[in-house]
Amino acid sequence: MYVFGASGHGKVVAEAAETAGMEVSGFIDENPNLSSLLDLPVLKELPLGAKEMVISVGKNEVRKKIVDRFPNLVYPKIIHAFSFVSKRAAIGDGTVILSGVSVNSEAKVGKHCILNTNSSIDHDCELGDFVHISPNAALAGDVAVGEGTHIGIGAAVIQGVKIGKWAVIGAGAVIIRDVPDFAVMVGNPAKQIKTVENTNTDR
Ligand SMILES: CC(=O)SCCNC(=O)CCNC(=O)[C@H](O)C(C)(C)COP(=O)(O)OP(=O)(O)OC[C@H]1O[C@@H](n2cnc3c(N)ncnc32)[C@H](O)[C@@H]1OP(=O)(O)O
Repeated sequence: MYVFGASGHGKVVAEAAETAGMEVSGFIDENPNLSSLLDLPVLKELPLGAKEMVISVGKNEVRKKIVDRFPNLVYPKIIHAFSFVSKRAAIGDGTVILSGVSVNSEAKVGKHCILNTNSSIDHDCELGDFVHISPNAALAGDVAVGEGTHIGIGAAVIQGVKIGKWAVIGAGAVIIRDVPDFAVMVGNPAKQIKTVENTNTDR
């Protein structure tokens, strides 16, 4: 399997895959100054015949574009050996679950999401595709998060809240009410400060 994106996040993803017993052949990255990362090669292009890839790019809209560029690859899910995923949770292809994460009973996580270090997704939550839950963010039970939304580091979301698509929840925000699509929210209790600039649904 190849890891697309030779970045800091790429290193964490590759090591998570290793804990799960997966073989990482190398990274794919167009950066001309990189030829290796960790002890693995960095290639400019996916080798002919390569079939499996995971995308290690933090920006949600960029992961979506990469999937559109390589629609026929197999995207395995990566689940760190030191995370807990309920056997009654559903996890989409290409999603990366890092160390210390909990995904509780009957939660549903879409495709190509990032559940970053020590984040917590409680029972019955539903996350769309391309969502990123940052380190130490916590979603209480029954929370819905729309496609492409980024929940910032250490944010907290109370039970039953619905967060729209392609929204951004700031670091440490406390979300106690529903959040519209494309909103940028900060503070405790969180307030909308602006809208994500590019509201093109292709992003
Ligand atoms: C392993 C990893 O590294 S995973 C990566 C994790 N990263 C994150 O979680 C990043 C989350 N990002 C943030 O919190 C950002 O500050 C954002 C997205 C909310 C806002 O970023 P920007 O759009 O660049 O806004 P900007 O920095 O101009 O701030 C706008 C205003 O909001 C305030 N603000 C920004 N972020 C926050 C926050 N998290 N909490 C409270 N206030 C905030 C700023 O102080 C500023 O206020 P002012 O106008 O009174 O000066």
